[in-house]
Amino acid sequence: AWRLESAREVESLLHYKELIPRLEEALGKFSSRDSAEVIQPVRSTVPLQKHNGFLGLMPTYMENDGVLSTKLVCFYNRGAGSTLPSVSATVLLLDPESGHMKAVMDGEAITNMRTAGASAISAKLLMRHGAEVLAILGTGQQALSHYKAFTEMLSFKEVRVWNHRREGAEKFRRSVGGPVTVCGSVEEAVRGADVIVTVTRSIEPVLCGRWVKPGAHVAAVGACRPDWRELDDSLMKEAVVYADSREGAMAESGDVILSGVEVFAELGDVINGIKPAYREKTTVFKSLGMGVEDAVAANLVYEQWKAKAYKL
Ligand SMILES: NC(=O)C1=CN([C@@H]2O[C@H](COP(=O)(O)OP(=O)(O)OC[C@H]3O[C@@H](n4cnc5c(N)ncnc54)[C@H](O)[C@@H]3O)[C@@H](O)[C@H]2O)C=CC1
Ligand SMILES: O=C(O)C1=NCCCC1
Repeated sequence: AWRLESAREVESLLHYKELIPRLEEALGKFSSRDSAEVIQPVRSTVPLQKHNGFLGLMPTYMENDGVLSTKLVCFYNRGAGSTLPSVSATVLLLDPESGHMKAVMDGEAITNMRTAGASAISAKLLMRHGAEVLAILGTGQQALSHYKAFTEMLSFKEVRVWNHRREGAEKFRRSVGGPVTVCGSVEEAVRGADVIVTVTRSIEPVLCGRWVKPGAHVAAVGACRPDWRELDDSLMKEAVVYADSREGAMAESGDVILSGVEVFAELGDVINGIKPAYREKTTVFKSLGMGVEDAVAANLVYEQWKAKAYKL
């Protein structure tokens, strides 16, 4: 089996321009519920209580595309002093016919980039035309990948960031290099913003509906357990709610479950033309992360790596 164990190496083989069209296609295939396209159960999770985390198992089979994979991802809600990352992941690509391992790869860059790619697709489909202001809440790994994906694939006049520790936001501003406004409060960051990305490890609402401009689009990426929140009830009730997976959102999203709102559509339903994109309304894309996103990203890495190795 090929071994790509360095996150940097994997990252160097993934580019949003190639990844995002593949993700868009995969989201559409997932929502078609055609088992020859995608079989992807809701992930199973094993709590790691002692370490304040969980292990998620994310198998996926794409029969028509001949892609079989599984991601093993550990997520930890670590204390402020920890130097360990919040997400540690490995993706295995298998040959569907023999079951043999084709590749083992680091899943960090895949997780960061495919998640940001899915959020960028949600913004492309659901933000109002002429959107100018992007606000990012949280300044960790996902914030960095979202900044890159959103500024590369979409165009904003202003990017604002907020972090619950200001030094985290200052570090983020220095590391991205481009123009970023560091805000002292969530309200300051999101007032008047057209697109808001929530990528925190908070387990309580950080974003309140009363601060959100009507018609804004929110890509809600954190709060991946049924009792965790990032968004308050007023925002969830005001918004038209989209998700990557309806079943995933109903099993894992505290924002969906505890607010009692309905998921209006999957992103794939919009891509397939089955459900409308309400650009003029306030919209929330509730992202939980899907195995099929990892499968297409890992397959792309594998193709690129083979092409490089054999100088194709
Ligand atoms: N939907 C999806 O597909 C995925 C979702 N995630 C979720 O995205 C979120 C961010 O993940 P990473 O960037 O990898 O983590 P990270 O640890 O690199 O960044 C987390 C950010 O949240 C901030 N934060 C921590 N505690 C907070 C609190 N109580 N209130 C507000 N902010 C707080 C940190 O300062 C940091 O800026 C996590 O909730 C994670 O579960 C991660 C991977 C995939
Ligand atoms: O989809 C993923 O990968 C993750 N989702 C929620 C948090 C851990 C990683």
